[in-house]
Amino acid sequence: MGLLRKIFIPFVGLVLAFCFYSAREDFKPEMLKGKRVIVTGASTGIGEQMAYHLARMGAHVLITARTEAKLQKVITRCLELGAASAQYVSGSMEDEAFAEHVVKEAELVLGGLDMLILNHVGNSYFNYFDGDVGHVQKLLKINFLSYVAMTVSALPRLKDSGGSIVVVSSMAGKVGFPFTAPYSATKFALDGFFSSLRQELIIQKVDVSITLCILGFVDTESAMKAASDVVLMSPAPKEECALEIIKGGALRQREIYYKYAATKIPLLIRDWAPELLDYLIRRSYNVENLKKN
Ligand SMILES: NC(=O)C1=CN([C@@H]2O[C@H](COP(=O)(O)OP(=O)(O)OC[C@H]3O[C@@H](n4cnc5c(N)ncnc54)[C@H](OP(=O)(O)O)[C@@H]3O)[C@@H](O)[C@H]2O)C=CC1
Ligand SMILES: CC(C)CCC[C@@H](C)[C@H]1CC[C@H]2[C@@H]3C(=O)C=C4C[C@@H](O)CC[C@]4(C)[C@H]3CC[C@]12C
Repeated sequence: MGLLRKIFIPFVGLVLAFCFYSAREDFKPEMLKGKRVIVTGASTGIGEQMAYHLARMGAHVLITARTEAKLQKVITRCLELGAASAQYVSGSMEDEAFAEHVVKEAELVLGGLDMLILNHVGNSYFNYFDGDVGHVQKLLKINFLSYVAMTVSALPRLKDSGGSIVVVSSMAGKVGFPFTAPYSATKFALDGFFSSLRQELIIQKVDVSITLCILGFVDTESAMKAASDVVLMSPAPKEECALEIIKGGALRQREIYYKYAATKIPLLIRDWAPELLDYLIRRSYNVENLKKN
């Protein structure tokens, strides 16, 4: 019995783990060749980098954000990098009708849809919650409800193609970080909605995957400006982050963690020692440097 417990059971565990992981398909850039992809929030940051990766892989990209001039520049670069086609639609995701309009445009100009990458976020503050309920409501519209509206509009086309939905979230959508209360609420909402929807699609045997992306601190201009003085952790590169998101979507993974160890390990602590994790997070902040306004 002792031998069984000490050797046999761990051995079977190792064999099973090996089979499980080695059965996973490898990512190849060709997977995206000719695919029709929408990327939201692609005028800057991680979204912009995803558009460039997709262009290099030969995808048809349709990007969106509010600032037309920036979108035009991203489109020009995408065409230089080898996109099968590159187009944009500009407008605000605060407006539900706009979210639906983007999907209709994709149907019109691309003739269908293979991947919907939901990435945009509205501007927020990185500071103590100021009690502004209106701001929470506005952010929920932009960061959460528009994701739901786009998904509802896109599902019929994604069912046709056996496509994928990629939802860009954050560690702040799994754990409570200080100074991100309104933002964090919108990211937790995404986990609830899309994890539930994923279960329903599986029960109904609908071949549309949902990938939730749990990101740590990434070196985009907006994140650096807001948090680099306060957060004592070094940020990860946006180019690599963008590629990992696309890989996760193409491989139809349930969730991706970027960077892996820096996000996975705190989440392992979360369920067993939540107070310890809360403490470690507070320790990794330099509150003195918080903007006084
Ligand atoms: N950077 C980080 O440290 C982390 C980022 N993430 C997540 O990664 C994703 C990308 O973040 P990041 O690249 O840093 O963000 P950026 O601030 O660089 O980009 C945000 C994008 O959203 C667009 N946007 C803003 N407001 C609206 C609006 N009202 N309607 C439509 N589009 C809008 C912006 O363009 P425009 O202003 O022209 O509309 C821009 O294209 C987000 O989902 C974020 O939550 C998660 C964890 C950490
Ligand atoms: C537990 C630790 C090992 C991991 C720590 C990661 C921390 C530092 C990471 C995880 C999520 C990150 C925030 C985020 O998701 C998005 C934004 C929006 C941007 O406009 C301003 C910066 C902000 C608030 C990031 C700040 C840094 C956060 C809290």
